[in-house]
Amino acid sequence: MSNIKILNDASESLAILVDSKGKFAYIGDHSGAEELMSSSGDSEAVRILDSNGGIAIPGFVDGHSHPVFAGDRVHEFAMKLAGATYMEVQQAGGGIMFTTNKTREASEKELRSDFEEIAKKMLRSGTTTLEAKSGYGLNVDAEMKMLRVLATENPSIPLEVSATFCGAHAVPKGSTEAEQTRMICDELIPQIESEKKMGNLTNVENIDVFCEKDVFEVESSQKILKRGQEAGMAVNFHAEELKYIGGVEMGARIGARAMSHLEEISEEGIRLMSSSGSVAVLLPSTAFILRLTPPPARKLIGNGVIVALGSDFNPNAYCFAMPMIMHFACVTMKLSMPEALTAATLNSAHSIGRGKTHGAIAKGRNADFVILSANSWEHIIYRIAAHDDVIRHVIKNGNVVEV
Ligand SMILES: N=CN[C@@H](CCC(=O)O)C(=O)O
Ligand SMILES: [Zn+2]
Repeated sequence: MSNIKILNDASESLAILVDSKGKFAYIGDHSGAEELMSSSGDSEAVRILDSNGGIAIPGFVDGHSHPVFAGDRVHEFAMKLAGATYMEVQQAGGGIMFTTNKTREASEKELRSDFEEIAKKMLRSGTTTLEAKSGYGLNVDAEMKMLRVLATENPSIPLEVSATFCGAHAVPKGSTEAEQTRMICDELIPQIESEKKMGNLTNVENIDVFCEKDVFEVESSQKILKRGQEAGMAVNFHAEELKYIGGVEMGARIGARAMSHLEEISEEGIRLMSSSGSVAVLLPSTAFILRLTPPPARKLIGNGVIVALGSDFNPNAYCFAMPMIMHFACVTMKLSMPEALTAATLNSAHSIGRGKTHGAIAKGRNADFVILSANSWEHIIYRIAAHDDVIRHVIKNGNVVEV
């Protein structure tokens, strides 16, 4: 993670060519680029972007977000500042249930238009690929509505979304953990399966559960995750955030692709994540806002666990900017800047099954990159909340994003 390859240490600047499929075709000196362009015989119009001495880094891959919701929870922020814990707010009817009620009331059109606004802001802050969860519907109609919003292909907002079904985000009022588990396994997942058979919701790639004491315990979490696996989804879930309950041990056993949070992970959990290759998606803004002891990032890295980063953008932790997330990760979790960049690009790409195609500037990969205007790439992390000044261009699939 610390071994970032700088492609041109020499004084000569670099040329990057992208092919018509939006993949990196060439990265090297200018004469080689010119030769390739004149010999390729490609009659398509060529657009040349002069980065004016800028620095290219891979586009950020946000490994964990909840970007579709209605309303806000600014009043709860005040309660938390006054000392209430996340679970106290939730148990008083706030938290996820508050947002669920608002999201159920909102129309699909309203949710879509809000999501598009957020997606534009994410792109402007350098995120080119996003893991994004449902989970503020918690019944069949509202969960399907959220998934349809996440499935929208909108060429004017070229943010690539790997959607995650998170119907087990909370147990709604009037229902029990067992009833919600049954509804998810017997009604919701079959509905997703049948939509997929019809060619819809094709980007619903992952299954998630808020595996937490007094939310979904390990046994029901496992049931839901395994049912999701049967439906072809990769396991990517919330584990050991507030209390240790053995979620990681279960996740490693069933072959989870990724687990998030991990503030309370056990020594055995670290060992199992390392041997199973499951990605640890760390969420520094959440630990910061909830004043939790951050997860043991150094121990995870030291034990060979693949560490990724996510914004966890949601109404509890309202931050979608990956530069800010990397800054938090460096300061509160003791990552170095190269480690934070790797975690926010290549490793988070791996956490959503895109580790071979996204997350790095390399021939054949998706040409998703960000051009910075600074005298070294580290400025994107160093300057707090100033990424707007540092980011000059965002490029997704080879196209300069204009949003
Ligand atoms: N912990 C569970 N889910 C979210 C919070 C969602 C919410 O509070 O609305 C998280 O990852 O932090
Ligand atoms: Zn989350």
